[in-house]
Amino acid sequence: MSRIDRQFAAALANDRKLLIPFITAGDPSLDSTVPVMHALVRAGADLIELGVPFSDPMADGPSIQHSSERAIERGAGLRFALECVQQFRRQDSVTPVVLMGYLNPVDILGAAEYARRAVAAGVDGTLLVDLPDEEAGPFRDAFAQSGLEWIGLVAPTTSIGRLRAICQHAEGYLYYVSYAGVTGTGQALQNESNSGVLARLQEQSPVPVVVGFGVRDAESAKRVAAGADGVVIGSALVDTLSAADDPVLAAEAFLRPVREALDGLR
Ligand SMILES: O=P(O)(O)OC[C@@H](O)[C@@H](O)c1c[nH]c2ccccc12
Repeated sequence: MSRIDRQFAAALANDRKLLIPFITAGDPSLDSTVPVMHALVRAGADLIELGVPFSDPMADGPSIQHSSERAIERGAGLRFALECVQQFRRQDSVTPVVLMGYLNPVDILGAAEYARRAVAAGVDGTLLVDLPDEEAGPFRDAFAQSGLEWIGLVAPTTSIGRLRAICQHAEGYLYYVSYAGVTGTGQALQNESNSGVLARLQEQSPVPVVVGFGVRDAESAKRVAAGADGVVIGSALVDTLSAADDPVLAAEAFLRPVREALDGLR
């Protein structure tokens, strides 16, 4: 059983909704990333999505775009993200970490070499935002060779045929994007038609289904998690950290009430 499967099975067996914070590696500072990851775990994160800073993050709204730009200015990229995970693993061998990013940096290294390095650093899975399922075969195979999990992404516009294909390959968890658009700009699951898609996904998916895009706080997390296995929170956390004097304290203070709200659903 993989680290993600183990962690999620234990949570869901306890009726615990999955809480997945996203942060950009290297923002708000290079030094804060690993301490913030530990702080998020203390506040109740079940998995951490670590964003690999990328110069052209086309699925991201202003918050994460700017966060990515700031991190790149500090010199952060794929190499730095891997170093963070390696350092995180010295103190935490339980909490899964997924690298979230775009194809280009992985492609430059080569999928097999990337997967080897990622697993050696202690990364559990990877989500490549701009790699369509139809073209992902060789990447999935290379990842599988190293034991790096393939995290699939489904949007409201995904056809039922593609949804089935994505579900076939899904490992770890399936990420449902709550609206068509970019991160941090909309409101999650306001639209009724979404709940139908989510129910269908739950039926098809061999792994837990989590919802991201537009979850900002305890209230929205609770609403969204009611119909899913868990939630992802990115932009609101990234903004909070970048405005904070002490990002470690701010990370904990941000996530704790969200954890409590989700636990209140039990
Ligand atoms: O920022 P939001 O609206 O809270 O959504 C989560 C999201 O940030 C995170 O999972 C993510 C960051 N970059 C992405 C690119 C595509 C899909 C998802 C992501």
